[in-house]
Amino acid sequence: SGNSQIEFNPNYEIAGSFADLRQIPRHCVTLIKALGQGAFGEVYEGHLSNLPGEPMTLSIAVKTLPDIATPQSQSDFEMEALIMSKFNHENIVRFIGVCFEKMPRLIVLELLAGGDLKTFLRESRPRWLGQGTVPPTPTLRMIDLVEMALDVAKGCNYLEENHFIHRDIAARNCLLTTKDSGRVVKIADFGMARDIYRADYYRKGGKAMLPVKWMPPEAFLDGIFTSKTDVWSYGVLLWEIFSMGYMPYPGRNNQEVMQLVTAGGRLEAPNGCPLQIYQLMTQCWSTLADERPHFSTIVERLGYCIQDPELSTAPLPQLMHKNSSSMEPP
Ligand SMILES: C[C@@H](Oc1cc(-c2cccc(S(C)(=O)=O)c2)cnc1N)c1cc(F)ccc1N1NC=CN1
Repeated sequence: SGNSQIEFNPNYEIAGSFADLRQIPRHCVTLIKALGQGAFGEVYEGHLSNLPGEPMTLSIAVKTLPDIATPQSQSDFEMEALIMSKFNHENIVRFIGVCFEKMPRLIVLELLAGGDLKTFLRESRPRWLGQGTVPPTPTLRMIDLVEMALDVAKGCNYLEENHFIHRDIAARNCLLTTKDSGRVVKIADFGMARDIYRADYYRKGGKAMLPVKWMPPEAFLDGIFTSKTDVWSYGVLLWEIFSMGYMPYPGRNNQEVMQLVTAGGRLEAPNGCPLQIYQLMTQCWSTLADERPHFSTIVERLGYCIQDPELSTAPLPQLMHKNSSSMEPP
């Protein structure tokens, strides 16, 4: 992973860099099916072919900007492409290029065919099948959860090394290369960082839009964001992984969570969560930002967990609910 220092200094004019973005000829892009709504417009699965010098056809994800987009949205879109184009790490989604030659404008990314991490966790919960819980598909083991957590931590460590604050680390913003074993998890959405960079998320609906359940007190109280903000969010993502995709602080709204957290309250250990993992989470949630670990430490600690035979061979805790669609516990 390139260790080139990326300077994301909001005051540093990077308009000139837009020309550096790799332009992809529109005829090389084929859209196959809609994947869902992004912040701007539809996101599609597609194919990239006949690129000069690249005989292969590549599976891609394509973010589109509707023709009717405002000039603001257009520059937001360009900024997001510029941000992603700077990264070079195996745990961050690969930026391939843009099609800005005509509308709708496109951002072309590698396709991560396993979909998002939160959905995957919820789908992977051991099922209660009456008398015996015989899983139809090979269920995950504890080591799978630790490996996914480690992938995200490596991506976050790269961002921290490059002085880039993500501001929205959460399972919904991470994608898998595949649902099968050998999966790799990547950070794949930079929309929040882009909004702040363009210093206009207040325009984007301000407080109501903030991922409060993933934010530390100094962020939602005073708007202070550092890499230690991302460490707190990562702790909540760890809780998401080891709870198999539950919504944090079940049954509480943002206001109640802010009161709970400022009063020192924290998420409880998910059912069956290994002690050393929960200890890591609680360190990420230190009230004092400086007491939260660096991502390099988190990477190291998770590396030890994978080596721990006791932990890594443990089966997943049986989350006792009759089926995956049941309401989450109160
Ligand atoms: C922009 C979009 O990027 C992607 C989505 C999927 C992807 C998303 C969902 C399902 C599938 S799949 C399993 O059908 O291949 C692939 C695969 N690769 C991508 N590069 C994305 C990035 C994220 F970090 C989170 C959610 C999404 N979106 N946007 C619209 C839907 N998801």
